[in-house]
Amino acid sequence: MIYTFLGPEGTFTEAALLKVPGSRDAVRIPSSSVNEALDRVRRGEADAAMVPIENSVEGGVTATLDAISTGPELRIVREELVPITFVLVARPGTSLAEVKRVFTHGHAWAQCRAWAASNIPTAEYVPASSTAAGAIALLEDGSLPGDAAICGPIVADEHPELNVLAADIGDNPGAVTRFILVSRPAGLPPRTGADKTTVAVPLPEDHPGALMEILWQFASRGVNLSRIESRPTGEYLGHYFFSIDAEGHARDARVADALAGLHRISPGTRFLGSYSRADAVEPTVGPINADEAFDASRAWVSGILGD
Ligand SMILES: O=C(O)C(=O)C[C@]1(C(=O)O)C=C[C@@H](O)C=C1
Repeated sequence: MIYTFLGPEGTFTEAALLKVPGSRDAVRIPSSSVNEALDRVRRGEADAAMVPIENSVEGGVTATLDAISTGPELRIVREELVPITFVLVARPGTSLAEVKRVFTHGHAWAQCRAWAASNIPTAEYVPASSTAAGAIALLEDGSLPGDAAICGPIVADEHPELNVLAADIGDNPGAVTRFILVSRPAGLPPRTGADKTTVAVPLPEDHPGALMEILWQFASRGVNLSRIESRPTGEYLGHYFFSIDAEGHARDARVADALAGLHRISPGTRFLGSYSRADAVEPTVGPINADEAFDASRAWVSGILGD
């Protein structure tokens, strides 16, 4: 098995990948962006890619939401949750009071904004492709006195040549990021009873109630949603798709029925996978939305038709 992940070594994404059974003994190729990781899977250079999709503070990772919803089809086969804590690091010689620039990933900066405003108010944020890439930039030629980085504690542990200027600097102590493992389309992971299904649904022709029609496909079958976000398709101003996580597996009759309904109202709907939930929480399904109720209703209609 060949895995790729948003690298370099030391990112939270690598920590998520290392939670996958067998991944420690497998080949793990770092990618410098979410797009590169997913393209490696599309080209067959890797079997699966671990990428961030959602943070409890900052919300959806738009690079991932967009990249899995367009281009050659991919499937989410697994999710992992990683608690997020941040440290501020710098090369010896730079103290907290001397920090002028902070290199880090945009999501990390957003999660430390209040801490930065109180403790390093004049520091300039410099975007990096990941938290670990920001820290490693400090070790390269061209790094200046006053440069610092926000990264995970693991990066500081692995690079003793960097000093930790401040620890636990995240504004929300309970921050968690959700990561997805993405493969080329193949058979669905088995239904566990605590599953999630992800779809990308283009908003049907602009008319009143279009979003309600999408939501109704789930609501009328008792399918709870755990995430819904709108993203521009990029085609023209005002054209959006909805990225949706629903509770349940495509092999649950209520979910399959909802998917069929979505396809009727928005034929461009893209199925992005059914996979077990990292928190193993099972949904509450009322009797009218249980598989047996769907089986019985189909049998009843077949009887009417004399099939
Ligand atoms: O930069 C990293 O370490 C990542 O794994 C990316 C990422 C993200 O995209 O949200 C992951 C978790 C943190 O919330 C900050 C950055």
